[in-house]
Amino acid sequence: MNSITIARPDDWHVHLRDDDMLEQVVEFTARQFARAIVMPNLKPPVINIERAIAYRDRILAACPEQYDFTPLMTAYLTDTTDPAELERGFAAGVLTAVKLYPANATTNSAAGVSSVDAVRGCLEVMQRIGMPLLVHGEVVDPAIDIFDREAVFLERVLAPMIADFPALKVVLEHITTADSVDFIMASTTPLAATITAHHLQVNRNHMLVGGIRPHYYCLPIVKRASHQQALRDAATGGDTRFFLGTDTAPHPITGKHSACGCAGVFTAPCALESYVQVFDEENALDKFEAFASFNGPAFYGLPVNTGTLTLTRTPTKVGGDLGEGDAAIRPYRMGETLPWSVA
Ligand SMILES: NC(=O)N[C@@H](CC(=O)O)C(=O)O
Ligand SMILES: [Zn+2]
Ligand SMILES: [Zn+2]
Repeated sequence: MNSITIARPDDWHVHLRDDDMLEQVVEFTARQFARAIVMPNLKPPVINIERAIAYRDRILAACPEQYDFTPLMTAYLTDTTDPAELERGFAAGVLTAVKLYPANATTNSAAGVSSVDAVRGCLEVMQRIGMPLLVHGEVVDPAIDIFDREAVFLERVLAPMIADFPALKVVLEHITTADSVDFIMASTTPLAATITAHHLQVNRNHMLVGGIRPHYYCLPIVKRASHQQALRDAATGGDTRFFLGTDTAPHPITGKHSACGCAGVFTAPCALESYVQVFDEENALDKFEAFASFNGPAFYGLPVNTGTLTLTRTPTKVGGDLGEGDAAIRPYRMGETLPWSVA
């Protein structure tokens, strides 16, 4: 197969940032995805309806007019979130989902949740109204090795939480381990997972052998090759509970090339090209459309997009840095030639 046409895909996990960076990055998402679940970890975070509406307006104002792009907004869960605010936002169509960051687990998560106990009232309401909970699934216990933080989260936090809220829709975001794949597949509750392109393509050897590559550094951190292969098997295996979420997360190069570098990979400029390459390598191009365009909407209870997108086996070179000076940001696989392009 030298070309594949799919229903227009969506990205179920993006960081569009704000201000100048929003202006720089939004078109890379909007030109290939019809909808995107927009993460709320701004400074200050998007914690209520008012901020979600204002942020959605800024995104739409920054988005070039030729794109038909719908940002789906999320609320940043805190220990003091009012459940009634979530219910109102969901009913009004402003809030599509709620994001749970364990406090201090990742970029801009300091205002996150201290424990599931602190947000029981919110989870009860969300379970009742069918509002999805999106989870950054890592423990923050300093005694737990960074490579084990996702697996430990499954047993310490996720398993008890879904036992208490068995009808709550939960998306375990950006999974990185065979443990998570197995957990999802064994689950009998409405639990799904997003998988990024970079976790399908990169393992910790790529990041650390022969020099440290800060543009592969993200959270949860990339794991060993056997975990990477488990993710590739999950994405291409046809189980509808796995779907596309890039976690495109731009940071200025100055923040990445630093003695204490930021976590996040800016994948939007070559996201679909990277995903389709993985499906091709796994001889699973026939499974690509469901992963990119059907499974996410089905989980969220939204319609599949109208219109199509075509990818062809035509080499394409990933462009260079965006912007200049301190504000420049570097695309994932910058300067590399990829085997597939968006037609
Ligand atoms: N994935 C990352 O490494 N970083 C994300 C936050 C997140 O999704 O955890 C960011 O906002 O930079
Ligand atoms: Zn995260
Ligand atoms: Zn993210």
